[in-house]
Order: sequence, then structure tokens, then C-alpha cells
Amino acid sequence: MSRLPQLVPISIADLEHNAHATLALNALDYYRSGANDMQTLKDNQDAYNRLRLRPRILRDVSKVDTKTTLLGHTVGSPICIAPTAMQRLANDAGEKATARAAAKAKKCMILSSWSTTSAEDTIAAGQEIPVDQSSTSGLPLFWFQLYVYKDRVVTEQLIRRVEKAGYKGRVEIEIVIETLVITVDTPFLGRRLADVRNVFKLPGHMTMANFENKDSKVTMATILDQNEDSDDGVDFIYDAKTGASKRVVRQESSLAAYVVSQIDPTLNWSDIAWVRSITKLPVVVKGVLTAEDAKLAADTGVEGILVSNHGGRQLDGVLATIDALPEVLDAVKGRGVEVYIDGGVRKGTDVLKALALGAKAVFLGRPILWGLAHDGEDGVSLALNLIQQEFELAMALAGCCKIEDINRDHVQHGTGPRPRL
Ligand SMILES: Cc1cc2nc3c(=O)[nH]c(=O)nc-3n(C[C@H](O)[C@H](O)[C@H](O)COP(=O)(O)O)c2cc1C
Ligand SMILES: CCCCC(=O)C(=O)O
Repeated sequence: MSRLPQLVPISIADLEHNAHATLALNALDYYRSGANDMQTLKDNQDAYNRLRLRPRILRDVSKVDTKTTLLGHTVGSPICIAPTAMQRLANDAGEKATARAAAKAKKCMILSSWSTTSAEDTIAAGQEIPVDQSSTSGLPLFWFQLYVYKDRVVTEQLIRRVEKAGYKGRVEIEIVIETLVITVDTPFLGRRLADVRNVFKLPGHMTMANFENKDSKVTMATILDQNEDSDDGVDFIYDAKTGASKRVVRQESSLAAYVVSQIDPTLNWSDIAWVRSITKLPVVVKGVLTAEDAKLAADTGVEGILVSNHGGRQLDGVLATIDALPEVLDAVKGRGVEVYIDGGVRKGTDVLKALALGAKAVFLGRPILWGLAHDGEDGVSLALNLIQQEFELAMALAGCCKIEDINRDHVQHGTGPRPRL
């Protein structure tokens, strides 16, 4: 692979550029790909660029405060970390590095079900960072992303593990896993062509750590080719229920094969109700793109909706998330459901636009991975700080001192004069 010269990163785009130069192709392609033609992947960013800001002037913006609340918890900023699987492909410290950077920045991090570090170890890493409990500028927050397995016993065990890992109720520890984020857009894995070509797989020394326990080193038998060295195109698919491994000839991304074998494509609204019935954790559904589904989510009683197209990695050709956001917000207006967004957020002005349209918070996927690839924990801190500083500047230049100052009048579609209301 040709190597590009490294940049001293001063934007998320620079971090991405550097990651292209440093990551192994298997990891780079897995991280950067969208599904099929990657139309939605591109549109997620383009759609932000189609929006225009309407700044207000002469408003004393000498002090800007970005703290906000997420389901009742005060965090330092509405800029949060989306769940991305297998972070150790970017840097050996993986999810631990991300957790420490999130804790330092007092930001919310969602840990993926498919992390290469366990929920317990990730939380513990976050707790290494001292937090000022009396701080009025917010505290870090850790949420957990759940894939619902065909085997509900496996799903429930994972929920119990996560509840336990959250140490909820111990007053001296403020970092809690407070919310389950159920991903609902992945009954099957979207077709990411580069992963198919690369026959993507997780390297043998990494594991899907949330499915291990002290007695069994489940080397993620699931997607691993157990004959790693010879790469003979044969996988052993692990059946979590029987503990047996089935031999399959691999013709595609091992991840896609794993999803087929484990993740429940029959998932429907009654399963969301089931999850709610077995845990006290608040529930956010991740992957809503339409008013119709937003209403059903509210009817199911969820606490939050994350408007997401999975970073353009699932159904190619769907709306950019920022274009889908208004109909979701309209559909659940007055229902007490918080609405967040992810996909294509790369600049401080993107954050401002999303909040102006009504999102409570934005979540970053790939930018965190680019930061990790750049320099582990410091790289994630850099990614978070770069976009945080851009956001604070954008707020000030738009005449906003605090999050509540940002409103619908700060943004318009297109470049023409604002239509009369
Ligand atoms: C490499 C990668 C892995 C991901 N893994 C997960 C995952 O395990 N669970 C999940 O719900 N979403 C996952 N996502 C989707 C992200 O949570 C998020 O929706 C998306 O990345 C946001 O778009 P952005 O990358 O443009 O910021 C993943 C995305 C990427 C790029
Ligand atoms: C079930 C897929 C797990 C990882 C993921 O969500 C992604 O690669 O986008």
C-alpha cells in the first residue's frame, strides 16, 4: 500500500488522512467502509455542508459553556462517542484508551457489544481518571450498546454483566453504565465490499471480550479463523448455546458470517419491550430513520432515540441522518424522548447544525478511531478536543453562550434566502 506523508493534525480530516497512512489495510477498510456504493456514507457529510448557519451578533460571547444533560446526567458537552467494534485494531490500548479520553473530557462513551476490551476493563480504565465529583461542568458517562442475540440467554447474560460492570449504586464511583443502546439496524450486516474482498477478520490475539469469562477464553471463536497462520479460508463459527464450533468455508467478511450465525434477524418491537421488562436500565434505540419508527419507539416507552444509519454501513441509499432528523423530532415532539444523532459529524459547525435542528447530542464514530490510530489515548483526546474547540468557536461566532441558546433559527436548508414562514 502506498504511504501518504503524515500531517500534524489540526482537524478530524487530518487525523483521517494520517490513519490512511498508518493502519493496516484490513483495519482501515473495515473502519472506513460504507455499504455497497457508499452513497449514504458520503451523503452523511455532504448533507451537513448543504445546511447554512444563521448567526446572531453582538451577544457577549466571551464565555461559552457546552455542558448539557443526557437522560438526567450532566456531561461536559453534547459531543459523544458512538459505539465502534474492535477498537484494538486501531491501537493496542483500544477501548481502554477511548474510555480514559472520554473520562478526561467528561464526555459520554457508548461501548460496543463487540469491543475487544470487556465492559469491566473499559469502565475500570475510565475510573483511573480522577473526576471532580462536585464539578458543575459535568461528569463522564458510559453507556453500553447491545446487539440482541438469537439466544436470549446470551443476551440476558450480557445485560446482567453490563449492569454489574456499571457498579451502579456505589456512590464513590460516578462512572456508571447507565443506559442500554439497542442497535436495531443490523438484522444482517450491510455489504461492505472491501471487507468481502479482504475476507475481513479479527486478528487471532484479539477477542470479543464481552463474551469471555474467567473460565473460558472465548477467543471469539465466533469469527476467528482458528488456523490463523495459514489463512485457509475456513472459519469456525461458535455456537454460544451449545459451546460447539461449526466449520464453515468463508466466502465473505467473517463479520457478516458471524452476524448471520448469532444476531437475531427476527428482532421486532416486542423484543425492545422484552429488554425493557428485564432491566431497569433506560433504553435508547439506535438506528431510527423515519417518523413512523420514531412513533413506535416512543410507544414502546424508550427513553431515547439515536437517529443513525450506522455510518452508512447498513442500507446504502438511505437519507443522511441530518436530513432524517427533523421528521423524527416532529414525530416524538412532546413524548419525553431524547433524540440524538450520529453519522458524518466531523466539524464543530456540524455539531452546531445538528443541535440547531433539535438533536440533544451528537455521537462520533470514525473520528474516534482515527484519533486512536494516531496516538492511542492522546489521539482520542486530540480528536475530542479538536472538535470541541471548533464547536465552542462556532457557538461563539453564531452568538451562543450556552447550549440552550442554540435553536432552529440558527440554521437553514440551502443557500437561497430564508423562506418566509
Ligand atoms: C468500524 C465501525 C464499527 C462500528 N461498530 C458498531 C457497533 O459495534 N455497534 C453499533 O451499534 N454501531 C457500530 N458502528 C456504527 C457507529 O456506532 C455509528 O453509528 C457510526 O459510525 C456513525 O458514523 P460516523 O462514523 O460517520 O461518525 C460502527 C461504525 C464503524 C465505522
Ligand atoms: C454486527 C456488526 C458489528 C460491528 C458493526 O456494527 C459494524 O461493523 O458496523
